Amino acid sequence: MLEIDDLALQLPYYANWWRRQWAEVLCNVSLEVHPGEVHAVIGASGAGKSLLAHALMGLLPAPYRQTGRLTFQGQPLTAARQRRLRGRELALIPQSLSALDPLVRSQRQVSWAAKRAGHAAARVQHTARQALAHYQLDERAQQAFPHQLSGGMARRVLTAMAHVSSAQLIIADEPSVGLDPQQRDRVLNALAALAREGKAVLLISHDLRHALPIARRVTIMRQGRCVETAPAAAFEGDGHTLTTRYAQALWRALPDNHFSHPETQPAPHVA
Ligand SMILES: Nc1ncnc2c1ncn2[C@@H]1O[C@H](COP(=O)(O)OP(=O)(O)OP(=O)(O)O)[C@@H](O)[C@H]1O
Ligand code: NI
Repeated sequence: MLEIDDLALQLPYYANWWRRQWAEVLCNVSLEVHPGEVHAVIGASGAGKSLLAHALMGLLPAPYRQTGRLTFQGQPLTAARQRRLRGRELALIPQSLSALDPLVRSQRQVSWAAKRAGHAAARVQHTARQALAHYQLDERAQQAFPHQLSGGMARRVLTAMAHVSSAQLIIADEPSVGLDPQQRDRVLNALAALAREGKAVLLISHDLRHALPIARRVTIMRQGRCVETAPAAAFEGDGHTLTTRYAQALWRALPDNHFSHPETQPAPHVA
């Protein structure tokens, strides 16, 4: 459904006020997301995950330099096509809560999303209410403005907006940050359900542990590059089938994995 082939991205910075230079923020990024799967992109803060999401949606602020090929449903994903498909075939659950319009109540924001996705005008409000209720946002939250919502509630409004779109590809940028475990599971399960319906889900997260239960494949990013793409099943045991030390280290560092690191091992107890 989505193929990213050797994507590179440069953004400007000013070494001096008069001289613009370009910093390479993504390089050599290649991965594929297939229908029916959740593909996780995992990386530390600053790895370039959100930039990748914005490049895929065509939401990068100009100026920028981009090379490589993006293909969606067998055709090149050009800027014009991104504009046309955004909010319809392509949906983003953005990391930043400021994506919500501060002057618009939750229910109306989701209604707009439903309208853009092509729902019949007479149905959009009903669709919005249902989607918000699905994410446990009650009538009061539905009538609230963004500043009256908690971070977790605002994130669920954004998720509901993606939910009502008829998108074939859903890019979820840290959709579960700031949610309590129950809400987090609900959002992750909703993404897994979308994949089961045959949609392609790109799940961006810094948390391998929470992505693994629903992901079929995992791409690890570091400093703007893809380090490794592996099946989720490779993250088991000591992770010996992972091909890079970085992916292994990331896996072994998870608190539940109880790997001892020689340098951090407690000194043997002397009786
Ligand atoms: N508009 C911009 N101009 C210049 N550099 C940027 C811009 N946006 C991001 N960067 C840089 O690109 C790198 C990747 O940023 P990005 O937001 O994609 O990281 P991320 O992986 O999403 O991190 P996080 O987990 O914190 O959200 C960072 O080093 C950041 O400083
Ligand atoms: Ni990010």
